[in-house]
Amino acid sequence: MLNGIIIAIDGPAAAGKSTIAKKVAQKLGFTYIDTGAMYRALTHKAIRSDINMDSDKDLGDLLLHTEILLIPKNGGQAVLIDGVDCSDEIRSQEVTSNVSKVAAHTTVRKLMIEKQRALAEGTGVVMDGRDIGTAVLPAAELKIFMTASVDERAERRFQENEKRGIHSSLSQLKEEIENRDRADSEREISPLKMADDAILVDTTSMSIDEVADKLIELAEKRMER
Ligand SMILES: Nc1ncnc2c1ncn2[C@@H]1O[C@H](COP(=O)(O)OP(=O)(O)O)[C@@H](O)[C@H]1O
Ligand SMILES: Nc1ccn([C@@H]2O[C@H](COP(=O)(O)OP(=O)(O)O)[C@@H](O)[C@H]2O)c(=O)n1
Repeated sequence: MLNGIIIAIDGPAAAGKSTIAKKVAQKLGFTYIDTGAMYRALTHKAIRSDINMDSDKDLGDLLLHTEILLIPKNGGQAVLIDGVDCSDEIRSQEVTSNVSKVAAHTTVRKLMIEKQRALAEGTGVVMDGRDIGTAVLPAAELKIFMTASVDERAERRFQENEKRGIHSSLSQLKEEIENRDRADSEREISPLKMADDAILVDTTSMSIDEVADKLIELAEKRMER
C-alpha cells in the first residue's frame, strides 16, 4: 500500500489504546486491529466450552478450531466468533477476569501472533495490544506506549460501563485493572513492556482528540520520511 505504515500501540488496561487506534486508522485509511479482542474471544469461547484455562494444550487446540474475525462496523470493530457477533459478550466481567490467564500461555500466544502478523500484511495498520511493538510487529515504523494514571483509567472504564448501562464499583474496577496490569507485566512470554524505541504518551490529562491528533501528527511525520 502506498505510504502505508505500521503503527503499534501498547500499554496498560483502559489507557485509551483502542479508542485512539480506531480514530487514527480511520483518519489515515488504515486497517485497525484490536488484539485484546482476539484474546477476549478465545477466553469467551473457553468459558463457554468448559475448557481448562490452565491447560496450554487445550486452549491451543480450541484456538485452532475457532474462527475469530474482526470486521469493521459503525466506525468500530465487530468481533465474530465462529460466525456469531460476540462484540458485547467478550467485554463481560467473567471474560475480563480470566483473559490474562488465557493470554499467558505459550501456544496461545504463538498462534495469536501468527494470526496478527497475517492480518497486518500488505496494508497500513494500526494494531493495539500489549506486545505489538515488542513481539508481534517489532519492525513497526511507529511505536506508541500509551498510558494514564490508574485512577484516571479506572474512572474512564467506570464511565464507559455507565454508558453501556453497567453499574460498577470504581474501587473494584481499579483493583481489577491493577491486577490485570500486574499479570500482563509479570508473565514470562511477551510481557507488557515498553519497547526501547517506543514513544511514551501519558494521556492522563489529555482529551481523546488531543491524543488522536498527536498520533496522527507523529504518523504523518513517519510517512514523509
Ligand atoms: N484521552 C482520553 N480522555 C478521556 N477518555 C478517554 C481517553 N481515551 C480513551 N478514553 C475512554 O476511556 C475508555 C477506555 O478506552 P479504551 O480505548 O477502551 O482503552 P484500552 O483499549 O487501552 O483498554 C473508553 O471509554 C474511552 O472512551
Ligand atoms: N497483544 C495483547 C493484547 C491483549 N492481551 C491480553 O488481553 C487482555 C485484554 O486486552 P484488552 O486490550 O481488551 O483490554 P482492555 O484494556 O481493553 O480492558 C489483556 O489484559 C491481556 O491479558 C495480551 O496479552 N496481548
